[in-house]
Amino acid sequence: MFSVSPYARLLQSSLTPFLYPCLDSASTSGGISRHVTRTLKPRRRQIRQSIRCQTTAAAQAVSPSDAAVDVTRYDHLDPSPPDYSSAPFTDSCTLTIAAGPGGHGCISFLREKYIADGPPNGGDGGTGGNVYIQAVRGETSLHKIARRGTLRAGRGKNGQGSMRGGSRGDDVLLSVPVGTVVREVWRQDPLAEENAEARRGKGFGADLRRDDPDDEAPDQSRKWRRDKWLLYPGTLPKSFTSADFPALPRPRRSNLVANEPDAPLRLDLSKPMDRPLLLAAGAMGGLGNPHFVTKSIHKPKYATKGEDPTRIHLQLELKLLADVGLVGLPNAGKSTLLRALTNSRTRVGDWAFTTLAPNVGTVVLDRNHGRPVLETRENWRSFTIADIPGLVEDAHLDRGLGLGFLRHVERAAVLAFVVDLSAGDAVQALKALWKEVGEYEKMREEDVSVETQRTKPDEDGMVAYAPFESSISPGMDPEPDVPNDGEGASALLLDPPAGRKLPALALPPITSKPWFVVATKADLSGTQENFAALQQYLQAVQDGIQGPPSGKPNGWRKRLRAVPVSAINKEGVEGIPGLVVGLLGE
Ligand SMILES: Nc1nc2c(ncn2[C@@H]2O[C@H](COP(=O)(O)OP(=O)(O)OP(=O)(O)O)[C@@H](O)[C@H]2O)c(=O)[nH]1
Ligand SMILES: [Mg+2]
Repeated sequence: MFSVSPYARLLQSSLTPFLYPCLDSASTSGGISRHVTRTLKPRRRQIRQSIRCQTTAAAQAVSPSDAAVDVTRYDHLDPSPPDYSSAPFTDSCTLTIAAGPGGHGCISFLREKYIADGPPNGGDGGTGGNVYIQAVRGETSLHKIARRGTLRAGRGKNGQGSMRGGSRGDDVLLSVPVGTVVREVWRQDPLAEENAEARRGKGFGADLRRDDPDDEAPDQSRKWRRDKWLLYPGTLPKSFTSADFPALPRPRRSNLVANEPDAPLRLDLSKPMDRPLLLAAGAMGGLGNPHFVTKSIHKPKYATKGEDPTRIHLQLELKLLADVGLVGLPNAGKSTLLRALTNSRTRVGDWAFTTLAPNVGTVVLDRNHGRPVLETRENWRSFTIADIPGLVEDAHLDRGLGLGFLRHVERAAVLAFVVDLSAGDAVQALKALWKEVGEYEKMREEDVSVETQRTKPDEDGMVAYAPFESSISPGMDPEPDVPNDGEGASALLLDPPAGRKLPALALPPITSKPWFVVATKADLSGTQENFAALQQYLQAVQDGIQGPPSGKPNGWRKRLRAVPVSAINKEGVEGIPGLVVGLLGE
């Protein structure tokens, strides 16, 4: 009779079996209580061994279902689990960027042989580093950025004696994958805040007004402010009377601010950028003490501190850019199809939601497993296919993995609906998929209108911060960092303000995109009738006898095709590249 040990009871009543399944399995085999007092080192070995055992067990558990498939024959399609790529993937994240603060000005006096008490010669502080963004090829995920939290540019160095200015802070570059949409959540701009305060009659504006000789009001604000002024070592603020302390100089902004896109930032980086785009210019450095020499004060013992930098909290969202998007129910065979068409090592499994993150594969047209070279009108050498997690019915009500992944195919030029011929009525499956796509489109439209409302300037006009907007004459492109290649720039402003020549973002409605159906698992018996019904339905839609499955009257219905394939045998897939290239040229 197996008696439950106290340790096994502890395991059952705690989270331990969940955290350390190996201990749990060991406890069921008995005798674990003897090892409770073991040191951690042997325990680690035990965990490792147990994980190895579980992996083998999992592999064995899977093998009966694989038995139907000759693994050696389909080794490209069904590699052993260690072959599966497990690249981390994140498609949306938030990040705070902070430009570099300015270096402080220097308080220094010339000291040379025979010049014991020379004039002031403190250098100015260096400007802080800038934050740039660049969409680059090769990156496919935002996971590295998601870990960053805050991305800070370097601080400008302090000024030094002998009029040596501080060196600039280091710039930082935020490399994002092509297809990233950047939106500003909030912005902290100390200078804009100070300007706003000045407009309300406080801060430096008050100082300037009181500089007016006609103004008889006592100059209360000619005071030492800890956040603004640096004093000569050993000097106490109280040793300065208001008479010999200057007015606070007007805050300065780097000229580079003119190159920043307007706030709030809304960038759609849909093409690789050959030059980085400035997001936040570094803050200006403080002024050295020579700036404060006046007729009455020859040796000022103060300098200003560097300005505080702008901080912007951004939301980044990645929309993968593929030419073809695969849309299908879970387990329909999308990943298998991607593997049959491309060299992708996407995971395939006989259960729903095998794919949890989008995968992109490239179909090379002229050297793809002996397929004939295709005569393409626009000289395409290759196109890309995106495989996303399966959609379930009512995904828009957050069932399954939801509709979020559709964002990765919303920009695809062609949609391929993958339906499983062996899993019930293919026409119903197609209609269900289109319903979810329609719901996604509705959500997208709502999102855009909410965005537009949000970016409207506030009623009182206090929020809008426009760096030197008025100084740019209409027609001049104020953003030399945005290469404009005629058809569309690499970086597009979603909501370009009036006077800026930026191309509008082209996001056609999903329902008007060319689409076709890939009917998979055609190798299984009893699927012919299902396919015939599907073809009949598509013909009826094409002829206008039936409405498009999207339910939208302007839905695309020119050349509706259903391609029967057995992706697992790589049969029937040869026709797909040609079909896609034809549709891409639409
Ligand atoms: N007989 C047959 N089986 C197939 C075919 N295509 C895929 N399968 C099998 O169907 C199962 C599901 O395939 P997946 O490619 O993982 O399906 P998926 O649509 O990517 O599934 P999710 O990622 O979960 O949405 C696997 O067991 C495949 O081996 C086919 O053409 N014929
Ligand atoms: Mg899959």
